[in-house]
Amino acid sequence: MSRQNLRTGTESKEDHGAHGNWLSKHTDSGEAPSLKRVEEITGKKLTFYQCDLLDINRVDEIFSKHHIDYVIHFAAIKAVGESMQFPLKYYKNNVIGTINLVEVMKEHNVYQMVFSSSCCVYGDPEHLPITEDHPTGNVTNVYGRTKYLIEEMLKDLTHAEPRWNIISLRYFNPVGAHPSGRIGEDPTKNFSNLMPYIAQVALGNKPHVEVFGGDYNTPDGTGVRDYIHIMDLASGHVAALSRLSQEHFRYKPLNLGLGRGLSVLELLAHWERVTGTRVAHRMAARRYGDVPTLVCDGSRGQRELSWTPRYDIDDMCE
Ligand SMILES: O=c1ccn([C@@H]2O[C@H](COP(=O)(O)OP(=O)(O)O[C@H]3O[C@H](CO)[C@H](O)[C@H](O)[C@H]3O)[C@@H](O)[C@H]2O)c(=O)[nH]1
Repeated sequence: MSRQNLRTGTESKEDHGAHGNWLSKHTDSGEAPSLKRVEEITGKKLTFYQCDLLDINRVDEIFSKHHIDYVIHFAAIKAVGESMQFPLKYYKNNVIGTINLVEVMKEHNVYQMVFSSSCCVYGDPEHLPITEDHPTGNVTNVYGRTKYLIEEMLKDLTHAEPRWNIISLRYFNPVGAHPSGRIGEDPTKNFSNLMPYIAQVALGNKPHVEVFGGDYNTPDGTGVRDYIHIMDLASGHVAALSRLSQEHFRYKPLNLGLGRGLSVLELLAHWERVTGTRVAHRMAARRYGDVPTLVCDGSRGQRELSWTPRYDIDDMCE
């Protein structure tokens, strides 16, 4: 396809997770070792621009210099715990960054976007599994609230200006790495998500995993999530771009998840079995802002995107 996609990103020192920042922050300078590595591994020549979305002039410069038809907007900081401590940082980066981006897109007549949303927009769900029609907005943490606010803003935008065509992908819990093992979460950075933390304990870099809450109303008392392999998440984006090129939706939210719930203790047990490493854990207090269970009904996303996830929990741990 003769189109270029803009993958946007603002770099967070705090949080480098599965759908976050695995490409280098040095991209602007042309020194992008991890970008080179992605090209080497995938055999694809990538066009990748990364900039701080709060710097609207820089965003505009990128759109002025290049022909862009579609945007995949990944740029966000995403640590639930941190967002409760530093709400302004989250509102500024995630919400204002997105406003800047869509303003520049408009200026340059680019109206097609895949947006990285989150299952956090559903809050503590009223029913399970969660369908796309489940009410949103009753969000329990600041990170999720930024995603909810952006979704509402994009919806309003598509009402006001019907030429916008946006798919909002509501990620459940993306984990794992490229099958080569050479592209994944950056272990030198701070992070707060469960899977990279488990990996650090397995490597001996951290003493134990703290299990946040053992008293939830779940089968074993620990938090239940719907984990999805990062490669499936990636192919979901390719499928979404392809759908945008075929149909005008204005605004469409879709779940990206497998529809299978796994508790923290179950994930630990899978990890130990698959990798053969023991991972010490301790029960700890609930994390502020967490909900007990998030599991999706992923059938609409799979149907509408003609997309089938291929990886299971063993692949994710491996
Ligand atoms: O050290 C830890 C870290 C996490 N958890 C528990 O593990 C589960 C998963 O927590 P994560 O931090 O890995 O991910 P979240 O559930 O907070 O995921 C949210 O943040 C993600 C961003 O990483 C995605 O946006 C996702 O859609 C959204 O639900 C939760 O029950 C959490 O309480 C622990 O017990 N100990």
